[in-house]
Amino acid sequence: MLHAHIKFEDYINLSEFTWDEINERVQRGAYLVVCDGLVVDMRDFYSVHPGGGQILLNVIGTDITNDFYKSHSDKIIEDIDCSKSLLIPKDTTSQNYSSVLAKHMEHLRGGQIFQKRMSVAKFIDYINVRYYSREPLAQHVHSRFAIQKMATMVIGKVNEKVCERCLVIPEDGSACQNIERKSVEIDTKSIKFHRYKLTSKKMVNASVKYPVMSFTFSKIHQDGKVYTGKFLPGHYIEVQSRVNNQIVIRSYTPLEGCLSKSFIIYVKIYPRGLFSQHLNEQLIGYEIQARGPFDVCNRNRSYLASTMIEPLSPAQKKIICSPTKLYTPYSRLIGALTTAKTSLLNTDSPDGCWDELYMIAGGTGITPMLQLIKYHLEQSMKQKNDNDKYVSYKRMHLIFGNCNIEDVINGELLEDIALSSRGQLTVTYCLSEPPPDWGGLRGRINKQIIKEWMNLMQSTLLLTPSKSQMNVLQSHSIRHNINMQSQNSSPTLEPLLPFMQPQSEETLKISPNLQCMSETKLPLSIESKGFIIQSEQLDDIQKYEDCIIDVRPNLKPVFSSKKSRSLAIDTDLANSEESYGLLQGKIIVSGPSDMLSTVEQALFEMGFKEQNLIILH
Ligand SMILES: Cc1cc2nc3c(=O)[nH]c(=O)nc-3n(C[C@H](O)[C@H](O)[C@H](O)COP(=O)(O)OP(=O)(O)OC[C@H]3O[C@@H](n4cnc5c(N)ncnc54)[C@H](O)[C@@H]3O)c2cc1C
Ligand code: HEM
Repeated sequence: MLHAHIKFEDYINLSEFTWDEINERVQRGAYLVVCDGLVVDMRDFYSVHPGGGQILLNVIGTDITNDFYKSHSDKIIEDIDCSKSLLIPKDTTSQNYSSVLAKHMEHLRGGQIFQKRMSVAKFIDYINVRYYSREPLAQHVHSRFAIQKMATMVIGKVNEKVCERCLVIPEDGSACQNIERKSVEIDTKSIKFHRYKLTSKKMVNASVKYPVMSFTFSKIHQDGKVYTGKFLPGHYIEVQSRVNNQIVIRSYTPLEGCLSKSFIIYVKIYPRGLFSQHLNEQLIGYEIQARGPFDVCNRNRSYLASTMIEPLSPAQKKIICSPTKLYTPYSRLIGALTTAKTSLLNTDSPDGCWDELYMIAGGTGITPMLQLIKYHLEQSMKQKNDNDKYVSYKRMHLIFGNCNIEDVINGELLEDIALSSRGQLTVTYCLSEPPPDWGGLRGRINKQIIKEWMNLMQSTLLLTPSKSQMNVLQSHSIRHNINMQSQNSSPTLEPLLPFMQPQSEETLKISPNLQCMSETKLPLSIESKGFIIQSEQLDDIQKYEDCIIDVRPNLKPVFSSKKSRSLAIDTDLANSEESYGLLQGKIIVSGPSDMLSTVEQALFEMGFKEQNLIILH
């Protein structure tokens, strides 16, 4: 429509803007919007806009076509199904906690403290949540005069598809002079910021000094029924807002929902944090902009673009980022092109799950772990529904470090999830300033604590096998049931005993044709690079080096004997031709930078290799 008011000659001569350029200019203080594919500079107009100045400040950097022509429903729908969302506490919170948190529940409940301390602003916020959060937007079908006014402010046209120049290694993998330049078309959907309104917020820990708030944002102009931008473990989004008259962007880990409807983020409110303080002060209905999702590991890798040139197999062409170009949002998208899965998922498994996942988290570093926990449990449920059988070989162990008990984010919910996970998830809490009657781990997470925790887990560490072994991983046929069940435990899972109280009995259940070693009482051994090593003889380094459990019939399966452990293999699957597989594990670490460096060093000293770990710096 707007195009009709611009002369054809003007239109072809207009300079082209990529969304990246628009974003960059906006961050440097420009007042650009896009309407009907044209870039409009509102700097001199926003203060005289008949509909108000603030309304235009809110939309800077976005596509205003829907706002300008009022071409969408004006209701904002908070579209998160609480009954299906794993990370939203249900009313039926179980009180039968058996872990160390059980007697500290009153210290975990942030909501109550929040209510007691309700100020006037908070009270208004509460009223807003209840009654006004779905108010229609201030929208207006603009007149012909307004369209003409807009036409006078056009400074260019937008290029929706961007051609990013990349290096492509030739098929023969030959030397660098043969490297050709090629353009790759990238859909800019994730690059564009979209408008969202704050539709609810609540506290998810009980700390007065460092509260952590859960914010739900709902998209303005939700289109159709299609859910796009579904979040996977390792996804993060960028949230943009005007703070002190300046555009500020921060990254957050989305936990529920999707970018095309509503999403939830947890934000730790730092006493001097520019963005977190600003968000915390806003009332329901406050508008922000967000874009993504991006992969957390590509974020780091893109800085190393120049080291990514490596020879390729003739069958493959590999796209790599231009070494001269450093970090841009496009390089994150290029990373995402190769696979639909993210870097935190197991790309060698059809469902993306790890068989054994060790998660070391501190503070808000819990957020990517919550993504992983949710994903793995949902996949198990899906497989259960598909097969009408509970498939549960995936184990997750979380150690969650905090200063005080009040800092623990979502403690009650984590307890609920662990309890209902049928043994798939164990959570160990570690406090550096614990209450006097604290029964969990104490101190800041370090080598000693990690060792103690891993010992508590009582399971053999399953670390990523070498690439040559990966080809057999497609047939995950074993059900791996390492836990603290008693001798009578059956292969169908039952709720576990509290994992902090390990049993001392050993159980080994294995299908008949795989019983080659099960009757001989062997001490725990770990098969490492083709050798069987007795666990007692292992020093730290050997113990964790490239360990795999291999249960192929022609190889010796490996078991535990010292403490309770059961390795249960599904008989049906085990009898089939394809009845072998390697269990894959990963250690993922996320938290404050001082914790990351301590843990990284500790894990290397313990003998873990780089390929065993993902450290989320
Ligand atoms: C990929 C990614 C995902 C993230 N996900 C989340 C998330 O889900 N939830 C979340 O709360 N944050 C998350 N963050 C961090 C977030 O982007 C901001 O850095 C954080 O909210 C602080 O921003 P701010 O403007 O409030 O503080 P700033 O104004 O940037 O910092 C002001 C002061 O706050 C303190 N501070 C800020 N950040 C930290 C920190 N990390 N550790 C210790 N002190 C700090 C320091 O004292 C600092 O001097 C993520 C970051 C990345 C890169
Ligand atoms: C640069 C782009 C824009 C221009 C040139 C513009 C111009 C105008 C003009 C001239 C009017 C007076 C009524 C009319 O002639 O239609 C108006 C009213 C209004 N505009 Fe805009 N507008 C712009 C963008 C927006 C956007 C993005 C929004 C919403 C997000 C918006 C919301 C409104 C509202 C709500 C009114 C009605 C005010 C009232 O009736 O009291 N405008 N605008």
